[in-house]
Amino acid sequence: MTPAARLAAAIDIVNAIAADRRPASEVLKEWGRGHRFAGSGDRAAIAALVYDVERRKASSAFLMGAEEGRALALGALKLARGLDVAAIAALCDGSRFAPAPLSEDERQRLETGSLDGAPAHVAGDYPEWLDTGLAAVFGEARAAEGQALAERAPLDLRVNTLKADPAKATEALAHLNPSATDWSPLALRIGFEADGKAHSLTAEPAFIKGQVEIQDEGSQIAAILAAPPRGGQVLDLCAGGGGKTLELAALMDNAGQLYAYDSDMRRLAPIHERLQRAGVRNVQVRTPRKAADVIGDLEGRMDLVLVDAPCTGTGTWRRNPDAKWRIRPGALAERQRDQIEVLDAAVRFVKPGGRIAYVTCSLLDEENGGQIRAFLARHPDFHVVPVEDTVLALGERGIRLKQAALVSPEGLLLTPRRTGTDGFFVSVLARAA
Ligand SMILES: C[S@@+](CC[C@H](N)C(=O)[O-])C[C@H]1O[C@@H](n2cnc3c(N)ncnc32)[C@H](O)[C@@H]1O
Repeated sequence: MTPAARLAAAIDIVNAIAADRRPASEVLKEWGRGHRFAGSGDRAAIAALVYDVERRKASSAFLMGAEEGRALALGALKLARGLDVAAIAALCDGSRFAPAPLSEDERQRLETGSLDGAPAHVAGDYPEWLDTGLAAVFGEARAAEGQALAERAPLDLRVNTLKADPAKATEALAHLNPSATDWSPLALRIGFEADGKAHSLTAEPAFIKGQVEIQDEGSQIAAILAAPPRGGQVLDLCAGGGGKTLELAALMDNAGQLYAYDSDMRRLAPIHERLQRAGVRNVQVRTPRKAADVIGDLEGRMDLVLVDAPCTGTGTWRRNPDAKWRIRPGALAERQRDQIEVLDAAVRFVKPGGRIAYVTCSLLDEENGGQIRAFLARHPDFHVVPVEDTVLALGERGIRLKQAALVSPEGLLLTPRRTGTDGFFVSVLARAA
């Protein structure tokens, strides 16, 4: 397919995403099934374009004065890809399979239009109803935070110290130019390709051998700050597919006992294969069984319970740019109820003097500091471990991290703008001894 035909396809797909309110990944898959002539290179380029359009929907609509797919795609070519009007016009030459030529109005907007005077939710490309919530956390910086969340995310890897060290993993992946990052000593970062296409890391021998895992640096930091004690008893209460379980096991050096539970057995399923690949030996997976209390025996015994809570995922918009336009107030209320339930459930497992590490990938106070304040009111035998103590798990880097992150009395918030990571909130709560 020509670049122009790919653009025309992306415009159709963006229109379909908006019409059906369905995830971009589903619509892209369906499009691929219906257009067998498109090769894998075409599909990857179209997907990258669609995601770039989704990143900048609000600002593109403002720039172009219209909301349909064509306007959004033209706006994104300028705002997300930095193309000038001549380059955009060359893609819209009206030939067979290409989008129609630019109108005079489109040409002018692309040439001289700007985001001057745009409200914060437009300049920051997030849904208007979240403006109050983001203003409460970031104040005047909310548009800039939104812009950073609208950028593409690099591919972050975590070196699995049970099988490799950063030098060995760097050597194995040298052809991808991995670089070290600012905070996590376990992280290797791989920049994106110029056209936004993803690397197929899962085909790399270093991945297949379990030397590296795909994990955003923010997520890596969250597990490090949870500080699982070597030789201790740890429960990962919302283990899901095991991203943080694997890291906790490595941080514990395969010693002590780590229990992995999730109320949804389908989410937990991939963990078995991942644990094997990573060479983890100190994890017991506890799969839920209808009414049976499969973790009842852990009551009052844990040094640490990690609550990697279900949340709106507002901190991960770089990786799921279409998700930000689908999120609804009802979903936020539902996640808040889940968070209360899982935080309260965690309490019974914590031994006196033990800790809960509460983590979300949300930026909203309702899911972060607000949940912690309400928790402390319900459970006065807990207190927040001060952030200056929590960051010591990262040594010298932790002191710098505290300066870069947004620190509140309840915990620490990482954001793409502040720390170059996905958005993550971490709060450590200690139980009276
Ligand atoms: C953010 S995800 C976990 C991601 C995972 N820890 C990782 O690092 O890959 C949140 C998980 O919480 C689980 N969950 C929701 N409510 C729960 C509950 N009451 N008890 C245990 N798990 C719960 C969900 O099924 C979901 O898998």
